[in-house]
Amino acid sequence: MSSLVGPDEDDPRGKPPVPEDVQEAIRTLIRWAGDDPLREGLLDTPQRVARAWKEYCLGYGEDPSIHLSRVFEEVGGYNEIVLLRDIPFQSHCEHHMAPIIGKAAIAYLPTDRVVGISKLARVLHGFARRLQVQERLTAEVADCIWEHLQPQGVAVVIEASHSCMTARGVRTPGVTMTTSRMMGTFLDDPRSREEVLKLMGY
Ligand SMILES: Nc1nc2c(ncn2[C@@H]2O[C@H](COP(=O)(O)OP(=O)(O)OP(=O)(O)O)[C@@H](O)[C@H]2O)c(=O)[nH]1
Ligand SMILES: [Zn+2]
Repeated sequence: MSSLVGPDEDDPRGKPPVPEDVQEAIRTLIRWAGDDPLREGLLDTPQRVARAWKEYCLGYGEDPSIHLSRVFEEVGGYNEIVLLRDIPFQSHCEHHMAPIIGKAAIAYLPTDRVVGISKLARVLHGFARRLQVQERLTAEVADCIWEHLQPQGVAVVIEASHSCMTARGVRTPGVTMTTSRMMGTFLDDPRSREEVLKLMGY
């Protein structure tokens, strides 16, 4: 994807310019959809759409594991599950570039270190702000925590609605997809798995 660079001299708000080839691609899409990209209401749309897509895809510009680099080791001997649930997120499916809207539950069983709890949501957003399939998003979040925190267990459950199923194609509103990835003790020990799923509300 082309990048947005430098201040835009034509834009009084100083937003970075959108390369002409990116704008032209969006004009082509508007024409193909059946409208006239040169009518007044659509004149600025290519720039807006391009900037919106840069924002939806901010995750390409970051390594989500960076959020797990600051850890705390003084936790008073706490060695039970740490869980963040009902984390809302947005992503886009790589097949149709249509919105995926959902919530995630992320848990881990620490060994000797914990992270600031907001960091789990930051890792999720870092991977979600890309073109995704839900299975890969789930795996990437779990693998990242597993690798960088080296906990005893990781559990990630994601529930999401795919606009490519609700707004087009099979047009089935209200349907959600659930994916999960269990690692370490949550994979090996049925009681730990049961406990974490119960804490998550399943
Ligand atoms: N497994 C999985 N499938 C997804 C995800 N997001 C979208 N899809 C599916 O990707 C599939 C792409 O199928 P294709 O037959 O290539 O595309 P299509 O003709 O647009 O399919 P329809 O959506 O059925 O109209 C569809 O079944 C989508 O529902 C995802 O995150 N995971
Ligand atoms: Zn899709």
